[in-house]
Amino acid sequence: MNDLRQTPAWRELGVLGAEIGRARVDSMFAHDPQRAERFTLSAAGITLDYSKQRVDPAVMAALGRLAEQQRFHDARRSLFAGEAINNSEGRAAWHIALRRPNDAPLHDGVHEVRAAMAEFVDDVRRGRWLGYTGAPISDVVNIGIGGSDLGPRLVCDSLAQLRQRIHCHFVANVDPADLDDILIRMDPERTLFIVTSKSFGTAETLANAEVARQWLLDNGATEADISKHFVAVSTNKDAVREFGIERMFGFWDWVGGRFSLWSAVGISIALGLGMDVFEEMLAGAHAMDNHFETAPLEQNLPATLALVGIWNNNFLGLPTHVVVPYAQRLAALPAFLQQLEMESNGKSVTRDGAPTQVETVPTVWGSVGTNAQHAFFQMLHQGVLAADVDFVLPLSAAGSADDERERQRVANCLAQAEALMRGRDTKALVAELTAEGLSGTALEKRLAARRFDGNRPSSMLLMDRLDARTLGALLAAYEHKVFVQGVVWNINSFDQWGVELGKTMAGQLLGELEERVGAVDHDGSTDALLARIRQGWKS
Ligand SMILES: O=P(O)(O)OC[C@H]1O[C@H](O)[C@H](O)[C@@H](O)[C@@H]1O
Repeated sequence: MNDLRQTPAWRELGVLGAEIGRARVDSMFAHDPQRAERFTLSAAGITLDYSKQRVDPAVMAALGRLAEQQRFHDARRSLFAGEAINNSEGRAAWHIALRRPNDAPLHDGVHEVRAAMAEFVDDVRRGRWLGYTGAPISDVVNIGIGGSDLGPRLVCDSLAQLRQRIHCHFVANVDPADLDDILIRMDPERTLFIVTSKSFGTAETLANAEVARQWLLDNGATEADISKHFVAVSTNKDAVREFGIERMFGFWDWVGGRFSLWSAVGISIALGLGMDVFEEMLAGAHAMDNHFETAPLEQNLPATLALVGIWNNNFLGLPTHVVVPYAQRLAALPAFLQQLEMESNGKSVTRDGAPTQVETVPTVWGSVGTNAQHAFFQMLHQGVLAADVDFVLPLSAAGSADDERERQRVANCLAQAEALMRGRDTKALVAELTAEGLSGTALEKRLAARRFDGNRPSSMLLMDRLDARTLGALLAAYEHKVFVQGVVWNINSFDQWGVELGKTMAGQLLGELEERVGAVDHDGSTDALLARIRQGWKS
């Protein structure tokens, strides 16, 4: 059936959504002393407390029936079996195979690449891999964008306390400022560039890599020295060779860019933090995979994250999902999840090519706590557009509990989640305003401005600690969340055709700006902008 809205499970949830829309979560807690426990799940060092969501047992059971109806179990089996679930490209999406332990049977080459990575990382970290003047490497610069950037960048930031000797830097943007600001701080004799690109055809990455190569040559290296300072991570051997890079760490077309952190794309993590840290991260992800593969739906943490998201988006009409990590080192998590969720599930046709008829991915955004409280939390508490929030709270992060700031970090996170749910008691507020001497219309006006209804849903994701294993588990949980949502919406989460058109058009416009190609028939706005830009460049 193409129209999901007409299916029994969807209709049932529609009715429940209309009913529960009027219920308050704080009174659900009052009526059910077991509520917190009932709606808390733990797996692989992650605890998900979704008891502040506007759900009850009937809703969760109906969401389970929706997943069953959409053949969740078959889809999960296909994911783990490495079947070609990316149907528009005829490929598997087999990132789970990358995090199986070394002693498990691994798919073609996974073992070999991991061993080659370990050897290379060891050489660089022990100072056996030398730059063109015989100096050991002190800095690694990953040049890549999207999936070839966001994952390793997030992990290197998150575990920065483990860094020894080698510093990792990340360049993604084609804006010269990104690479230039890093090069200015680098010593060419000691810098290793990792050009990371699944396709090895991404314009931004290749342009930055060219500039980096020229920078080395301008600073005393010869063409023969380039191989000491450049390695590549890619699936495209020929393009890497053509670019002139000898050493390449491969991966496979069955690894999607935004799911590639677990492949050699994560080599900067291993270089900066150690191969053991990289492997710990794989082990954490593998533990979450095992949980996701075997746990029944109602105890399945990633599936629950997914279904609660669907409930908020499709049945409670909350079109925006906010992620707020309460740990400075996780500041890059919202950007990582934006690609993971919105590139995967930002689709409007089903796997069979029909319009979806229902909302798919919500807008995903966020920023780090406590900073976000002083920026956009006003909207979360009192704005017209209500959002669904994931609070991500590592129990121990950078500081020790003896540090008062560390206690503030935790207290603030809990306070925001509680405030969103409870709001402000109107009677107490009236008493407060009366005590301030207000009455009549003045009191009414002030009351209206300060009113704080609450009943805004959030989930708390506790991480036992901010380490490689738990981070691996967290990211794998979000990957599986995205997968389950794609299954329910019956969309392909593993392609991204929508990004192609802009790339082609940028190629044409670049040609026009460089006066290599003739102008095509643009719209009036683009023509006028081109004229202004040309004018600006001349003056
Ligand atoms: O790794 P690359 O082939 O260079 O691709 C880098 C990124 O760009 C593409 O446009 C895709 O939208 C992303 O999914 C991908 O991660």
